Amino acid sequence: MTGTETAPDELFTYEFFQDPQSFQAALRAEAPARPVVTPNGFRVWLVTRYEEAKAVLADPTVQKNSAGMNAVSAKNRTVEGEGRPFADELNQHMLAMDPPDHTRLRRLVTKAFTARRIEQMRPRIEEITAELLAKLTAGDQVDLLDVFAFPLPITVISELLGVDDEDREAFRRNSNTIISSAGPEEVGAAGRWMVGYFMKLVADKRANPGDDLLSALIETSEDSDRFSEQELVSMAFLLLIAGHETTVNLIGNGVLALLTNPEQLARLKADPSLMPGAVEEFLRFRSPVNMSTFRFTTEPVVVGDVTIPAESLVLVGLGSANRDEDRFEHADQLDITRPVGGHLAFGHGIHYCLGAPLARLEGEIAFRGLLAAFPDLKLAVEPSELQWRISVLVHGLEKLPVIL
Ligand code: HEM
Repeated sequence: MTGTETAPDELFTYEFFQDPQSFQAALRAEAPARPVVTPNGFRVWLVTRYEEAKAVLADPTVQKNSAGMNAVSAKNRTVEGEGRPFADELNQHMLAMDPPDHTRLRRLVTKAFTARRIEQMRPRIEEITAELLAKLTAGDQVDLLDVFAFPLPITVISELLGVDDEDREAFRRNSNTIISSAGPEEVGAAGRWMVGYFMKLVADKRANPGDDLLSALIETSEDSDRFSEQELVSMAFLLLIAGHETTVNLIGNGVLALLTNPEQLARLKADPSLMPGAVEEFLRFRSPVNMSTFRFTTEPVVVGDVTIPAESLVLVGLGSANRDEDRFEHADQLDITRPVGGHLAFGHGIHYCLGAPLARLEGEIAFRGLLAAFPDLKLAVEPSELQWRISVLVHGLEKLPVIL
């Protein structure tokens, strides 16, 4: 396990994905940022320490717009060919924009995605949780991701957007492919499937509006400003991917953290009022989004004693920053009572997670429901047998076998 002496194209090995925390600790010890090569062949600067991560996320010269991103990506490609073709129709969303475009879209979506709409979801999230748990039997061995951690957030985000039940499995497959390190053909095909689906969905909602978020987004307007068709398709795509690929890992990683720290589990069971803080600690301890989405520099950026050149791709190590000992004491220990404010699991700056309140609400309801229904929950395998997904962005398990 080495840091800068690892060649840039040797960091993202199978071993890295199985234990990113240890690799990232070595990287932090050596430099606040270093070049790496992603599994699909892009040269990227990876920022690893907390203060520097936060500064880069707030730096307006470090940008995300898709035109700039395409140009800088082309310059930083290490392999021949097209790179990773991605449906342009899905790129008109705010996570691929800078101000003022980002500001405009974020303002519009915030008008529809209100705190009230989320709080109104509480009884429904409790109901979905109870329904999922009612199908399970104490003493059985199950993959908790499959029976609980995945279906809960996907049902919530699908209902929120107005996506039908029968389409959810196809969504899971295609969205998994998009964020995996699969080849360009596979990722391209999954992207095209998404575009087709969302174009039809937006057309359906336009014709028959419901009380779902997508219908609200179609209706939203401000000073005669509205979402364009492509912006709607991209926004729906962004919300669905974000709702799919993140909260599942908050639940999975959080359960694993508790089952491998029995004294913390006992404290939480004894005092459920610790739950909101525990959820924050799970987010910090095993951040579901290990690295931010890609950014690029428009000027040289000074990161501690390192300068990232202009026109470089950048990844911010959110999971790494959240284990930085300079910011969090005993960062490698799970402590559900620590004052955990300031973790970067939801990002920082203008792209701070729009869905954070929803994710927190889902997390709290899920953990509370699960621990109440199955107080003897335990791992069915040794922790060392668990496999982590091969994904640069997301840190989540392939399966979580437990005995209920
Ligand atoms: C535990 C669950 C979640 C985690 C850890 C998470 C994490 C993040 C992170 C780290 C970012 C910033 C990425 C970057 O700057 O590169 C982000 C942005 C975003 N997230 Fe989440 N997220 C979660 C759940 C959700 C949910 C449930 C939704 C939607 C319902 C959502 C919607 C979004 C959106 C729309 C953005 C882009 C915001 C912008 O560009 O202004 N997220 N999320």
